[in-house]
Amino acid sequence: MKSFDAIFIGAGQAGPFLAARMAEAGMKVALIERKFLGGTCVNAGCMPTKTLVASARAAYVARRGADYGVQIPGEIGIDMKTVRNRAETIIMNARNGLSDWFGGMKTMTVIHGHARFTGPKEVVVNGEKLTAPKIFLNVGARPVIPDMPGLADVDYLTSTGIIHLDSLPKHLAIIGGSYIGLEFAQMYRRFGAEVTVIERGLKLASREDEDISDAIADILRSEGITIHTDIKDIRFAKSADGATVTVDSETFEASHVLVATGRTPNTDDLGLDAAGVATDKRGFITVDDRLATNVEGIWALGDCNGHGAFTHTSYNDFEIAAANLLDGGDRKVSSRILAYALYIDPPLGRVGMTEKQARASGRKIMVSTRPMSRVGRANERGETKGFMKVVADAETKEILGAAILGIEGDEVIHGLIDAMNAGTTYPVLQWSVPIHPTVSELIPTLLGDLKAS
Ligand SMILES: Cc1cc2nc3c(=O)[nH]c(=O)nc-3n(C[C@H](O)[C@H](O)[C@H](O)COP(=O)(O)OP(=O)(O)OC[C@H]3O[C@@H](n4cnc5c(N)ncnc54)[C@H](O)[C@@H]3O)c2cc1C
Ligand SMILES: NC(=O)c1ccc[n+]([C@@H]2O[C@H](COP(=O)([O-])OP(=O)(O)OC[C@H]3O[C@@H](n4cnc5c(N)ncnc54)[C@H](O)[C@@H]3O)[C@@H](O)[C@H]2O)c1
Repeated sequence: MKSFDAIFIGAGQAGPFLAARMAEAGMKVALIERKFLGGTCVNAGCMPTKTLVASARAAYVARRGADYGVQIPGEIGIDMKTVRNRAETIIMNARNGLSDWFGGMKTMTVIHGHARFTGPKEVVVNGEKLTAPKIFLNVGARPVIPDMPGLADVDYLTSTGIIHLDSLPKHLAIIGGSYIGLEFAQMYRRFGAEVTVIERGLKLASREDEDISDAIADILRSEGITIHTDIKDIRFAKSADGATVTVDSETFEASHVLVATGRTPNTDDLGLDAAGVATDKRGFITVDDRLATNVEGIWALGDCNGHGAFTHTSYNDFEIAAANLLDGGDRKVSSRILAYALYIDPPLGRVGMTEKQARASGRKIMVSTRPMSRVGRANERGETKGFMKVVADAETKEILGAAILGIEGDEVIHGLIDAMNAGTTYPVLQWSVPIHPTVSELIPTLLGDLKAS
């Protein structure tokens, strides 16, 4: 049996950074990864998809060139091989960068293989037993494949496979209308495919307020994407060119089907029973506010603990664990103010509560909205879709949450993220002097328009 100071299972967006901190401090650590260093974000998530979104935006801007007085003769063509190669280059650069970094650490052993517990402090990988007083689980999640009539007979894609497509689908049917479904829907529409999104919920991006969901649907429909919501019955049958898809009473032919119906944690084949580590009924590892599991000496970080489903929440789990275990800190998951973005174009930047959540919390709230058509910078750029919204507590003047659906919304939201993390009340922010002409310059105006609601 090989002994280490710490074992890390899964090399996603949390464990490797903690492993590196420990190795730099001279501790002997094992980092076990069954697939690729960097996990989902690097190899099948954020990095390749945002690279593809950038290609899709280039196509969109090129097609709109004439609106800006830029003449591009002929039809705008898409070379899907180059599109795919850009994404794969980004993946390989990041993956190799991590490999070089870890390779240079004397006390870190990187092991490629699937790890399973055989006891509370004992792990088996590639037939070899390892032990350590501290074990960190950073095993992430994978796409859920729902049990839908005929789906198993069809060559469907998930977010992992579609990244490597090097030809254009004639008609892409997307099951699920949330982050993954919507980002790929707009991207493939811009590449030139016909796209249909099928969502069983009442609205797209159903975690958002209804006005945001409706505006997202308007943006996507304006580009020619077909959207079906509130769908009760989805069926598939294999056809000569792909699949015949039946959506309630309507039928259409899809050359490709993308399943984007959520992700499930990689905890079913980890031997958690042998270690006695508890999970909830969906398989997420149960952790306390400092990310410790019910078994002493075992922590769970990232998507597998169900407290976040983003790269920055996984990385924040690393920061929490590092602060508490290495730096004498006392940081908690419950102090985190959730923020995220949906990378359609224009993007949605979000922080804190939705209006719906703020209302449900029983507070007296104030709300302010402003269409992007009343933002000078958006008009100058010729991109006025979307709107911004902020929600505040009428009594404490705290900013409770915000949504910026509009150009640079993923960046503009950071002014509000920073203010909320600093505990700044909205009247203070109203006195900031922003730069003209930006989208952010309208934030003080937006706050000045807050009204009891
Ligand atoms: C298409 C897509 C786009 C996304 N876009 C964004 C975005 O724009 N912004 C954002 O913030 N988030 C985005 N996400 C989410 C983000 O990728 C994840 O939240 C993040 O990668 C989670 O990191 P993690 O550290 O929890 O786990 P992961 O990155 O999933 O890493 C877990 C690792 O553990 C390994 N593993 C699992 N089980 C074992 C085992 N038993 N033994 C050894 N190794 C094991 C896996 O192979 C994997 O490498 C996206 C996700 C997808 C799918
Ligand atoms: N921009 C980002 O940060 C980003 C981008 C992509 C993915 N992600 C992460 O990846 C995770 C997975 O994303 P996702 O979009 O697959 O999952 P999700 O859980 O956000 O959404 C799944 C959607 O599919 C719908 N759905 C579920 N079963 C269905 C069925 N049988 N038929 C029709 N619709 C069905 C749900 O109602 C929901 O709208 C997210 O949790 C997210 O955090 C983040």
